[in-house]
Amino acid sequence: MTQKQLSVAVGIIRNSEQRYFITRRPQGVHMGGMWEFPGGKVEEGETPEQGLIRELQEETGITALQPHFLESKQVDVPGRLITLHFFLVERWQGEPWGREGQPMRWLPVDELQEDEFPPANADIIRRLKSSR
Ligand SMILES: Nc1nc2c([nH]c(=O)n2[C@@H]2O[C@H](COP(=O)(O)OP(=O)(O)OP(=O)(O)O)[C@@H](O)[C@H]2O)c(=O)[nH]1
Ligand SMILES: [Mg+2]
Repeated sequence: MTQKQLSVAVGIIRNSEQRYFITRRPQGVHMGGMWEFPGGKVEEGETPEQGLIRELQEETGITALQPHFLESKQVDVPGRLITLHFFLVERWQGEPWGREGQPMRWLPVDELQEDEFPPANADIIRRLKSSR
C-alpha cells in the first residue's frame, strides 16, 4: 500500500500579551474535538509558508506577516504520512476569529494542555512552555 504524503502548515498565533489563539476541530474529522493551532494542508505548488498564509486567511480571517518557521514534525497515521510545519505568527493584519464556525480561545502558555491537542503537538507545546 502506498502511503499518502501530506504536508500541513500550522500557525502558532501569539499576541502581545503572550496569549495563543487556538481553535477546536469539528467532531467527526481526524482528531475531531481536539484543540489545535489553525492551519491545514499545503497544496501542490505552494511552499509551506504560502499554504500557511492561505489557511490562516480561510480559517481565521487574518493575513499573517513574516511568519517565523519553528520546526517540522513527521507523524504516521494509518494510510498517510503527515509532515507538520509549525510557524510562529506574531504579526498580522485583521483580528483572528473562528471563521469556519470553530470555537476559539486565547490562552496563556501554561494553560495549553498537551492532552487536549493531537499527540503530534506535544513537542512544540513543551517547547513553547520552556522558552518563556
Ligand atoms: N491545523 C492543524 N492540524 C494539525 C495540528 N496537529 C495535527 O496533528 N494536525 C493534523 O494535520 C492534519 C491537517 O489538518 P486540517 O484538517 O486542518 O487540514 P485542512 O484545514 O486543509 O482541512 P480540509 O481537509 O478540511 O480542507 C490533520 O490530520 C490534523 O489532525 C494542529 O495543531 N493544527
Ligand atoms: Mg485546518
